[in-house]
Amino acid sequence: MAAEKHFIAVDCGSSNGKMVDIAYDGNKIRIAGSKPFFYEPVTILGCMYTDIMHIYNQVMYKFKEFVLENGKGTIESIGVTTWGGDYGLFGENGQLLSNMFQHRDERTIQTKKEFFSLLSHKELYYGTGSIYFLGLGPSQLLADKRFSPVYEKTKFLLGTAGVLTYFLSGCPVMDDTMASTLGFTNLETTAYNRELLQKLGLRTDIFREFKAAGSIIGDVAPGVGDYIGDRSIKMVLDTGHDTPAALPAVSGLDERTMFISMGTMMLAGVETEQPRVNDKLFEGGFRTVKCAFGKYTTYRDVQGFWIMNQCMKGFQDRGYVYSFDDLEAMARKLPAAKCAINPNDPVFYHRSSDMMSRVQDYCRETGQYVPERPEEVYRCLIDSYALAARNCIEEMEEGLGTKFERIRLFNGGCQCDLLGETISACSGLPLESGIRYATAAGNALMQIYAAGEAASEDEMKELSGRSFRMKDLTCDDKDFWDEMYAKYTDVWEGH
Ligand SMILES: C[C@H](O)[C@H](O)[C@@H](O)C(=O)CO
Repeated sequence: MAAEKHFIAVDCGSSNGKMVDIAYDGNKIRIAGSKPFFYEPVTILGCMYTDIMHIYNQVMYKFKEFVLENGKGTIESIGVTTWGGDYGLFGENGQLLSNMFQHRDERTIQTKKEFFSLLSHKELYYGTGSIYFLGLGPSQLLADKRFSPVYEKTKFLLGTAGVLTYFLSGCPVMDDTMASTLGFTNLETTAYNRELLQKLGLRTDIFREFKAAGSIIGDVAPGVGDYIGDRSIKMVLDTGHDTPAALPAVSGLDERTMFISMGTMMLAGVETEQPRVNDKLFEGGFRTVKCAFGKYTTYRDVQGFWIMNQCMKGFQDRGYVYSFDDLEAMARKLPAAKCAINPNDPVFYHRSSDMMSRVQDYCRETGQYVPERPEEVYRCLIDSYALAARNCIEEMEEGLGTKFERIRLFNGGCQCDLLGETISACSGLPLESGIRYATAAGNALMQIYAAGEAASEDEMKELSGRSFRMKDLTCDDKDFWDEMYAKYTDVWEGH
């Protein structure tokens, strides 16, 4: 057997992250190690920030541990993938000028009206593929123009993955998937949409050209190399945005297969060869962003484990000490669909000191059974995610003019079979679950591609297909869920 090569994937979601060591033996890849780390947005005097310094430190600690464990000279390269929002503003000397705002920060509420007085929602959509939300790049930049003392001093802007890539390599570069998910680029020409940014009165001189992912940009910065104990590790410009990053690890995707990437956010969508934008998809709130290798994905952002993770804190505050596995086991014994929230109701977007109460309030206000115990809240959320997934399927089918035949569930949601089973039962579609670390695997596959060891995305998908096993979680309870879907979509509409 050929000696294994190691590739380190930095995979940061918006509320927790991990460094994953992926070993490649020339035929298959395997997860050789995973080091999770925790962080959360920091709220100070009403402003919400991304704690990028803490994230960077965690990356450095874990990176060093991997070098120590594997030995100097065994790690080929490192690449960074993050959630697809937020950016850092940098000054003349290349330093970060201020704390990075988090997309859930509320300052953009104040500039929303101004935003839409300058640009219509449809212009934004057809110009960038983006659906407006308070944390979208142009929306945040407009708020920065109004309120931030560093806006005028900014020399360049990097999306979150670009910020970490820069810190690790000294190279200020952003990949095209990151620029696209931030809502700054034109889908057709894949350049910054300067005309649209100018309409919003925004600066366009702070945008450096972005590059396609999949190339080596040099070695890690000397200071990084000295700290981790290996200066020879290469830095790859990886797929910055986490959802597109995962797709080269997922085989069998086509326009009849809906993918569901479940993490902090639940993203339900399709991978396509051409950008798919039309009025129906716009009305359904489906955005289209660039993926690697000239592909696209159209999907809806649904608040996913964000709500669950916030509720977990509520359980602890109330003195319950349960793991996710405990909750899943207890929730299985409960009747399905006793109550359900709409995960994308605006009340769940912003952080709450007590998300569990927010879920209960929503149920109370909509005349539903109010979940009291943690496992009841857990069950309510799993059922809610499944109903939201079905809603995506139905509305996306209309927008794309296609019928879905199967679902592929990947990332963190694979750890919860109840979730996959409920989505399948609720949608009436077969569901395969697998690749818990799909984003990290896709990130490492891009590094393998950059190293010249995979020649195309097809080869990357084949390699991943040989390496990971899928689980069939297909469940059939269509009549019951048809009734529940009709009931809850009505309840949600009325809220
Ligand atoms: C800002 C959101 O997290 C972004 O829209 C979403 O698409 C994402 O990147 C999820 O990881």
